[in-house]
Amino acid sequence: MPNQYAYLGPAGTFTEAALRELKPEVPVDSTVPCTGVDAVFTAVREGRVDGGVVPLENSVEGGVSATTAELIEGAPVMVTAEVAVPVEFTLFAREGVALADIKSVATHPHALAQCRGWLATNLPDAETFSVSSTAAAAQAVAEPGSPYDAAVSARIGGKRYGLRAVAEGVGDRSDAATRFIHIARPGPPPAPTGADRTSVVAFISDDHPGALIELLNQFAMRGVNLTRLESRPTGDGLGKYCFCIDAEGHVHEARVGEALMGVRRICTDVRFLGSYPRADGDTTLTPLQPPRRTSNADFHEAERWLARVRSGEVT
Ligand SMILES: O=C(O)C(=O)C[C@]1(C(=O)O)C=C[C@@H](O)C=C1
Repeated sequence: MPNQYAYLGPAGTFTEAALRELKPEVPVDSTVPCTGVDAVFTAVREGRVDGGVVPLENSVEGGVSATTAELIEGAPVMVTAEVAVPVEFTLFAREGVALADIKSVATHPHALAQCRGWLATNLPDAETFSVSSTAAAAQAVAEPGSPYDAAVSARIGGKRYGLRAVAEGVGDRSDAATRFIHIARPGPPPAPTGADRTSVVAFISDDHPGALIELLNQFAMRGVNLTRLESRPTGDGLGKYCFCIDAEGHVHEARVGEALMGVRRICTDVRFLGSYPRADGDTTLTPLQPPRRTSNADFHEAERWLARVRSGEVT
């Protein structure tokens, strides 16, 4: 199915806004709203779409566990792009409903977590309900006989379903942002840009003192900066964790490739999730000059030296 892209729907979610930023050339009728992050992954895995966009982490509430779980388990998919979207929340209700009338509020759990303070102060007696997305909440509120009086959603979400804004800026942090990723079926990663990120999931082989330090050292000793480390249960029993790691750089860079080989050597399993351009595109974070003695040239010179030593050419 060519040129179809799935996203966490319905229309009007922050994820749809992220898809627009990542794929501005894709017409609306080539986008496929899905009810849930798992449905986006399924559409990608089954080849019904070319790619999909899902939320990965929020600057206030942290990781989106449905996305992390899908990245770790099931048929592999690859991250090929990312975007960070500022998230501003609005409280929407049907025409004629005032703040004082609101007794129930629906929204996505991540949105709820980001508006908890505002809701506690301004609607202390309102009951809150979690639904599959902020736009799904707005859609539900707009339905006749809706069980909810109000929805917390993106401005475009509430407007799309004909609701009226009762209060703007109801998030507890005005600078909140969510990082979204574009996923596709496995293939060669996009070419390095000089400001890239590499994501992997590492499964440590045996629990022993310093196991995590050994893992992190693979990156540190090769001058690779980590931007995210999240532990997640493997499901195989209490205390069994794997580690989701985001690192600066691209698998085609020698220092990143060598770090990943080191990780592979000390882990039972490593799932490579992709190397892709960083949303900030800030080449000062991955200096075009990597840290001292970790440039491609440094690694290649060391490889050539080892080859000479092995061939008996002692230098
Ligand atoms: O419900 C939406 O609008 C979404 O796109 C999902 C989501 C999330 O999963 O975190 C995205 C951004 C906001 O942080 C709140 C909800």
